[in-house]
Amino acid sequence: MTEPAAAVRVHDLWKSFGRQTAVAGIELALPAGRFIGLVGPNGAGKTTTLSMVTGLLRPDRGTVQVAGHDVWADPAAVKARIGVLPEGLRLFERLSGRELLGYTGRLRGLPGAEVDKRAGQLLDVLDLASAQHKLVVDYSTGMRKKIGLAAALLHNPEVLFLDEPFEGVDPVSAQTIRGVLERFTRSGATVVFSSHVMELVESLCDWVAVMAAGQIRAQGPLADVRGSAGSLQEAFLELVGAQGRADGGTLDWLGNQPGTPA
Ligand SMILES: Nc1ncnc2c1ncn2[C@@H]1O[C@H](COP(=O)(O)OP(=O)(O)OP(=O)(O)O)[C@@H](O)[C@H]1O
Repeated sequence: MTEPAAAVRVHDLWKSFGRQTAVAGIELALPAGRFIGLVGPNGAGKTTTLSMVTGLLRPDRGTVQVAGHDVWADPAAVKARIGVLPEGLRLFERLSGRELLGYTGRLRGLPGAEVDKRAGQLLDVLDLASAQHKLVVDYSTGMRKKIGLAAALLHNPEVLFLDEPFEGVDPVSAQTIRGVLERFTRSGATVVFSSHVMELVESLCDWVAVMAAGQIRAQGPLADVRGSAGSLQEAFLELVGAQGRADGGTLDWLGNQPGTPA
């Protein structure tokens, strides 16, 4: 059987900040056409990995291929094929949502009429049509995520990378984003997103990579990574070795109010 095409291939990838090793020689092969979750505790190295994979941060060592092109040898080819919603995303805030999409689409080299059509459709689907003429600086967190997502999707990328796309997003907007992403992967495109929220990853993703302390602890189809554990959350705690700390451990002073029987 031939191997399925990989959307992302990472080989021996390293990154340190001073004496802190953020990413320690990881290997990843993320299959195309899947909804992929990159999960890990705070400081695991997820953002650093996604930044290197999307060409925003130069690795100390190692190679990354996205959609068959080397990110650092052929950055233009990769950037034409990917969409990115980075963490703490910076947008051109003095533009309205509609203007931001118009500008992004033209930067991507799309014809004006096509940009207008796609922008209108994305604004509708993401429930931003009524706010399209408002400046982005006045958008709420959830609205910023949605306009960022629209900008990342406008050129119909092959692979979409999202760093914590649901953080600070209310359940209604989360459902809207989810619907758009599911439709996108059904069409054969790949979504790679990072999250701490295991239930979300479990309900959305069919493929997962678990990261801790700069290393990949497991990767594969969701059912394989979950294994015999009851949930992805349980499998995750086992993989990152966090079970012992789950009950607060040594915080014996916490909650013991004076006069309350122990
Ligand atoms: N620019 C930087 N300078 C110094 N250290 C950094 C920098 N960026 C990341 N680090 C360190 O690298 C490690 C990995 O950080 P990273 O942000 O990649 O983790 P993460 O898995 O995305 O965490 P979180 O889920 O909390 O966002 C952390 O120890 C962090 O302090």
